[in-house]
Amino acid sequence: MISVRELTKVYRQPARDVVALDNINLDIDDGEIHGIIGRSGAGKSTLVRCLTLLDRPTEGKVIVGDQDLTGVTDTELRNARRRIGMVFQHANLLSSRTVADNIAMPLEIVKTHKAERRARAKELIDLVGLSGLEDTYPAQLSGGQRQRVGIARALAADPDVLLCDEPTSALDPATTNEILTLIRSVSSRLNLTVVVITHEMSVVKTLCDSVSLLDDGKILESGKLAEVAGKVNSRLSRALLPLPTHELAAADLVLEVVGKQDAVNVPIASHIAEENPVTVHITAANVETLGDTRFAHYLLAISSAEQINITGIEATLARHGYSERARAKEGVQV
Ligand SMILES: Nc1ncnc2c1ncn2[C@@H]1O[C@H](COP(=O)(O)OP(=O)(O)OP(=O)(O)O)[C@@H](O)[C@H]1O
Repeated sequence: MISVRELTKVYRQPARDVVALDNINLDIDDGEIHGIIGRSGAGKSTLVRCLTLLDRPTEGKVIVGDQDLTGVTDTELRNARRRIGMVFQHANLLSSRTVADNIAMPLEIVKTHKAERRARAKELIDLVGLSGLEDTYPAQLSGGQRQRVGIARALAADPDVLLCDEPTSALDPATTNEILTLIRSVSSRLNLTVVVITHEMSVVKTLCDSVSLLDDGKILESGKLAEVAGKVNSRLSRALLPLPTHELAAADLVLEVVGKQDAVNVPIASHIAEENPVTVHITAANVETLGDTRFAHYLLAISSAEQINITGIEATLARHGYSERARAKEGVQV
């Protein structure tokens, strides 16, 4: 549905050029929810602007459906943009208009008949869970309700793509979950392709099928959630499966290991101790499901009266479906 090819954006400054996006390649399938995560200054806002051609890329292509947005006329671009609904951090509603009129605004711009606008707004109000609030004004709504109106407005022109720029950054955790659940449900009901820009990994975990890590204008890692989480030593995997804060382990060897699916049910610490002359303590653990895949991430403190045979321990890990993520000596934080 969305293909980004060798997208580069350079801002020419008097003192120096700023390369905000550097050769970005991205493929997002129909109906997929893709998260783009990155810290401040990574290039997220620039990418949003370039995806909608609000900012012209310096180089590269943005293909939505079968249309290359970088190669169309202004009129074609205006039409193409209607197929992309936008949701922002703040819903930015017009305070003088009711919920129904805010939602219908994109239809007003394309001169849809009033009765049709009203009917479409009503349909969307029900879809986003605001039934009965059509004649309410934004000031009477909570932040979460306002964002629901923002989502309904983004859906008014029946887009194929929903582009969400930090959609929950201004909301509390409970409301965040409600809004993410809503985005997920409208995506599956309407077969919408969704791109979510965020700096919060919890948003990616709750909402996304796949994720890209944007850093310094480059996509460093990208893939389905379960795939990237399973890659040992990848930055996304570390962020997706974080260990809780832990004390430094007083041990001869500290191992960080990751297992998935059936391996999660394996008592790996016991197996290491049974199959090797060592004692094993689990110092920190995180077991969770990403996509449809269960993961176990453990920090193991291993001690022995003898010289530790790491090859033997690695063989035990491999036999039971675990990969070693990192190894540290006593007193080293991993
Ligand atoms: N109009 C502009 N002119 C010059 N430089 C810009 C412009 N817009 C963005 N930049 C630069 O491009 C880089 C990426 O900025 P961008 O705003 O896309 O990052 P971001 O990931 O969205 O950050 P944040 O999360 O803080 O909004 C930064 O170095 C920024 O200073």
